[in-house]
Amino acid sequence: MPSTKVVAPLKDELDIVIPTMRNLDFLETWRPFFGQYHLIIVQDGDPSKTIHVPEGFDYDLYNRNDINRILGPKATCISFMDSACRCFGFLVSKKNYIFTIDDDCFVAKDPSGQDINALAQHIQNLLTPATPFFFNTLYDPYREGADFVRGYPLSLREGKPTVVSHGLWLNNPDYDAPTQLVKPLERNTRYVDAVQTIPMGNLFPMCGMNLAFDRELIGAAMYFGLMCVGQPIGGYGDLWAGWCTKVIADHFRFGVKTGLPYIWHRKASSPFVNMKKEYVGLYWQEEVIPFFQSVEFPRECTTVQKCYIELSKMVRERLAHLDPYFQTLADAMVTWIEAWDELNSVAAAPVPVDKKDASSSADTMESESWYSYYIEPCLGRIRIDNMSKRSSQRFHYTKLYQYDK
Ligand SMILES: O=c1ccn([C@@H]2O[C@H](COP(=O)(O)OP(=O)(O)O[C@H]3O[C@@H](CO)[C@H](O)[C@H]3O)[C@@H](O)[C@H]2O)c(=O)[nH]1
Ligand SMILES: [Mn+2]
Repeated sequence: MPSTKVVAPLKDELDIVIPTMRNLDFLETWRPFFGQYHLIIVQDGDPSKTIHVPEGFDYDLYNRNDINRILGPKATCISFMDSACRCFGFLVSKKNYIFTIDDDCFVAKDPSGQDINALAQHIQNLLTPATPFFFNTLYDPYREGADFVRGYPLSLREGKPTVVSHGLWLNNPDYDAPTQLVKPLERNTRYVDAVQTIPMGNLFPMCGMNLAFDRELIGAAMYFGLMCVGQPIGGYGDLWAGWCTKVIADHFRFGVKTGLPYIWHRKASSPFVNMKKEYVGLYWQEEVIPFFQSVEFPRECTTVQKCYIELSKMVRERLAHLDPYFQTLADAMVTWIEAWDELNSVAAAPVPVDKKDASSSADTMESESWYSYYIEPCLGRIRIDNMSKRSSQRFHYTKLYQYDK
């Protein structure tokens, strides 16, 4: 484990959200990387149980009593007895970025034997643009030592804001229950050294165990649905959130990336229990995926919240024939947005001082380094002078070419 304290980019702009029913001793392995960040622990199950958190971490812990107290009647939209409860942490955070990780995920090593700082890689993924419109065959063009390949349109090299960074897993891959049952000994040993943008118009199976996102740009869509207790389905919260998030990200021309970083997943759950939770999803999704593939939002949907409400109407109209559950889910989607807006309205959120600092630094940045933000993007090279300037940087790209998408 690295002995020296690691630099902590965005440490005042990012929360780490952990859903748990277990003691959090796994944090010891992450201490060098997580030690300077604020944790939001969402305790599922019996609220009277005490969750042990190792000394020295800065955290807030919310159990079911807290969820009920804070949300009141809206608490019905937060799942019970499923990792989907983690989205409560997204709701109460006041930060621009979220990293969420499961408590059976540990620090992995890269092929050179180095410990992987998964959080730093996610931050890098989020702070550099994505390329949803045109696939770069040399993978992430903004990575040191890579670039856009010949034939890649200059006018597209500025890229788009990245809103989701989806990390992967060594050891236990995120297989569904049937696959786990027929391949109980299979382990993922393949480390693929790549980050890719998931092309616009493509869905993907988002796994919540090693995931980061831009809460400011897409957080309102990161609802993990209604799972488990009282519901006919479980273990699909992250997949549902990923489908909703991707169609909304496409609508706003935001990018979603997958690949690095890897974590080491030491799966703690039982495939038999998961089978009972997941099985109905295995056949529902044969209709749910075509539904999402057909989703289009009207131009009036100018915010994530408006898109999400529109999506809830489509769910109610076009999926309820599958099962009445989708009516309940559509209602819960509306409740989620109501809760999101209530907890995240400007009145609710104190204006963070650093936002003012960021804008002032944006002014100086604009005068000092217009070249690196107006010319270099078109040359396919983005310099991130200071990661914490990203939020102001995002609004300072200027297109040298007008490219109608
Ligand atoms: O009722 C529950 C069960 C678990 N948790 C916490 O949620 C995460 C994930 O739990 P676990 O690692 O046991 O689940 P897996 O089968 O390995 O993975 C599933 O979880 C999702 C990925 O995050 C996805 O549905 C599956 O891949 C842990 O932190 C548990 O402590 C919970 O809060 N409540
Ligand atoms: Mn797990």
